[in-house]
Amino acid sequence: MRPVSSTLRTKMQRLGLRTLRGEQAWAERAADILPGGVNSPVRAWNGVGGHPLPIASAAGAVITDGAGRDYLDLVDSWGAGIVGHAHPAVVSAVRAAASNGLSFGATTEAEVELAEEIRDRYEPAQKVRLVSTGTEATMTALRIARAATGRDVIVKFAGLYHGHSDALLVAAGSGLATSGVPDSAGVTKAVAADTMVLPYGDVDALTDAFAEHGSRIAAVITEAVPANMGVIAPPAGFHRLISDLCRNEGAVFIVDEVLSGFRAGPAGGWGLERDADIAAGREPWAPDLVTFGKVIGGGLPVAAVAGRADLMDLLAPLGAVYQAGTLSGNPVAVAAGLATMRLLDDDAYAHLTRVSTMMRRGVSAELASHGITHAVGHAGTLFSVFLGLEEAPVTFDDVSRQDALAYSDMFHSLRGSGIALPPSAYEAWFVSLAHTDEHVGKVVDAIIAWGGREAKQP
Ligand SMILES: Cc1ncc(COP(=O)(O)O)c(C=O)c1O
Ligand SMILES: N[C@H](C=O)CCC(=O)O
Repeated sequence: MRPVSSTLRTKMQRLGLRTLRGEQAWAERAADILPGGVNSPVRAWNGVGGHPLPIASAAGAVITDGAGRDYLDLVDSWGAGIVGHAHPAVVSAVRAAASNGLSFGATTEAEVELAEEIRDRYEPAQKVRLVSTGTEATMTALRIARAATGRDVIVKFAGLYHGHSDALLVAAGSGLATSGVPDSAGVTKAVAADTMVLPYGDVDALTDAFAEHGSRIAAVITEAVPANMGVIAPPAGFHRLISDLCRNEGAVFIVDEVLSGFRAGPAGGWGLERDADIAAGREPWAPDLVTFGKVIGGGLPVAAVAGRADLMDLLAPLGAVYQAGTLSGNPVAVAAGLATMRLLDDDAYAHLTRVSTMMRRGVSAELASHGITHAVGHAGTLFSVFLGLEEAPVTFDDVSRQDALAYSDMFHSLRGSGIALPPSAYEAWFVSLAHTDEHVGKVVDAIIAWGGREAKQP
């Protein structure tokens, strides 16, 4: 297959600079008050060029910008919008909860119900602490692991993202990978020194790290399905190896399911492997601690750290690990999460599986028919497209060889066709219960339009 042409690159650079007047005016107003014009970096479109208009509303699979233009949404609030935007059952649950009071700073029955719902679907979540963001969840998981082991070192994998706490902003994915600056400024050398970074999927590097430093390692943290450098299928046996090494050396295995939890499949990325293990007659491995976010809040700020009861009981007020939050378990947010989870039955996962499979296969077939070199990374219902790669990547170095400029061109072309792709080649594409076969057809047609146009270039 041919790589994307240099003519296309030039065209892309032009496109990156091209901004409509209304968009420019909006970008200037926003940037005057919000750093970079945004409240989270990937929203700034630095990975694809140009400036987005603010979003005015969203319903089902469609998101509408301030100029009234509709886009088929493949971002879905970065995975949180799994049932589709403004689902009537979720909106009505939120209305009902809000009319009973917005926040009490005290425990509610719904918080307990949401925690039970999580445990019922994900057995290793024996106990659950609700927080407001994935960042808090992973940060708390590290604190529990360090308290439990009396050790300092955390192992993470290059290109994986676990939120923006200091210890985890080292060799990170998502917006940091997009910007090409994977280590954040402002993290002290001392904190960074306690984070050991290894290449994802590298069995030798992991085994050597434990052989050399095992007695200093408090925890290994990984995404159940890496999805913040594009979607990476975990290599067979890699998680079991981490689990075995952690158990043998007395370290804690933290599985981050903030993005993949109840999204990659009914029991997240872990559930996919559990099912495969059971089918193969193997005893499934289990995380010691697990973090959730996104789906469990249904679009409002709810996240969780969960796991083995003995570890979770180290949290205050039972134990000496302090963690707290004024708005933790907020009743309105919890209502959105509960209503969302209750929509996620077997039929829902069958739908998500069918639509996501049709979409990744349809897009790949069209790219192939235009002779465009690409690979598709996927695990369960999660997927993303890597342009310029011959095979699905595993490490951050593999991913870095993708053609991000070609992605930008595809992004803008599809935008012109009324489709909102993630504004970075390093993010997953998300579908929801509101996405239909017709929507898949629309995306495939848009790829045809883009690939066709590109193919006509000299
Ligand atoms: C795997 C993973 N962990 C943690 C986070 C952090 O979550 P939040 O943005 O809610 O802080 C994210 C996404 O942002 C994520 O994808
Ligand atoms: N990749 C991130 C989360 O999964 C994107 C969300 C954000 O950082 O704004």
